[in-house]
Amino acid sequence: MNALEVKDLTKYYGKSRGIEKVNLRVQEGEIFGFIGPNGAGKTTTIRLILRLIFPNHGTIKIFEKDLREYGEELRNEIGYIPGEVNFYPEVTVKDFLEYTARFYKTAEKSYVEKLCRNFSIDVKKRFRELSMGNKKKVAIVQALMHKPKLLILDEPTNGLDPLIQNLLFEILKEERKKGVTVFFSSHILSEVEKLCDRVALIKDGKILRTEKIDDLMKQKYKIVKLKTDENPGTLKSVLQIKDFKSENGTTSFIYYGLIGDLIKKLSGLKVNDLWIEDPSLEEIFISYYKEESK
Ligand SMILES: Nc1ncnc2c1ncn2[C@@H]1O[C@H](COP(=O)(O)OP(=O)(O)OP(=O)(O)O)[C@@H](O)[C@H]1O
Repeated sequence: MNALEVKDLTKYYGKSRGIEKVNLRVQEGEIFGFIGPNGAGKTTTIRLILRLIFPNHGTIKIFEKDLREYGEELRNEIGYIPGEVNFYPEVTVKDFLEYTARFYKTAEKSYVEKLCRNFSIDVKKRFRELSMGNKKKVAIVQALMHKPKLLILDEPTNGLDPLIQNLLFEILKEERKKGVTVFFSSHILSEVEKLCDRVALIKDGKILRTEKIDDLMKQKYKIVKLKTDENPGTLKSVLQIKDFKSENGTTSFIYYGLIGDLIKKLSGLKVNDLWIEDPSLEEIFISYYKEESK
């Protein structure tokens, strides 16, 4: 079943573009990354899914139900962790969580208490007394308290120290084991790489592509570095190569093609040392963005 299906979703803020014809399909139980640079349209898409703003065009279905028609019912199925957390400074965590729990049929007091214990949250504190990371932890409890089936996170690791980040990732993995679907926006590629099954790349309000992380990482190209006393320039004419650099006996380039062909060609040279690496997810993205803006 699709946990989330977005079709031709378009949002303009007056004349300025938010997103255009965004299409997404997230399967139940997936951790799905939504990746893009600043201003790409991630938050706009998330706000539309949360019904905080409304589209000019297009549809959103959650668990196969149209959000326009079943918005109220679907609210209970969704948990949301915002990028920036702002609470009333004078309110205590306890009062806040009790208040929020009233909006959900499935938020049980004992579960909220358990979550607070897991996160070592001091519920007696007022928000003005909490650090950014601790506020974020409260936001995570708020998002999980009603045991939602779809978790939506907008740049969730903003302002979190590595310990709390890890805790959040562990929680997301636990939630996934329970069958929860996670939709997760980010521009930090390493965290997406660690966690997500698939990713969609968004830029200038449009989806560039949607890929499995494994497929992205299996991209055809390799980063090659070698040391040779001979002239490596001949490689340029026989191999599909980009960014060729050769200095002081060290040569590096990006190679597109079959690895067997590369090895055959290299065997014609007296190679003293050799490194062949997969590109990082970051390098893959940069090359996609470059390709698309040609
Ligand atoms: N309230 C608004 N009024 C006018 N334009 C807006 C508004 N909110 C967003 N935009 C515009 O919509 C586009 C998409 O912005 P959005 O915040 O969705 O991007 P984002 O991918 O979440 O970026 P970031 O990573 O910087 O948060 C941008 O061009 C932005 O300037």
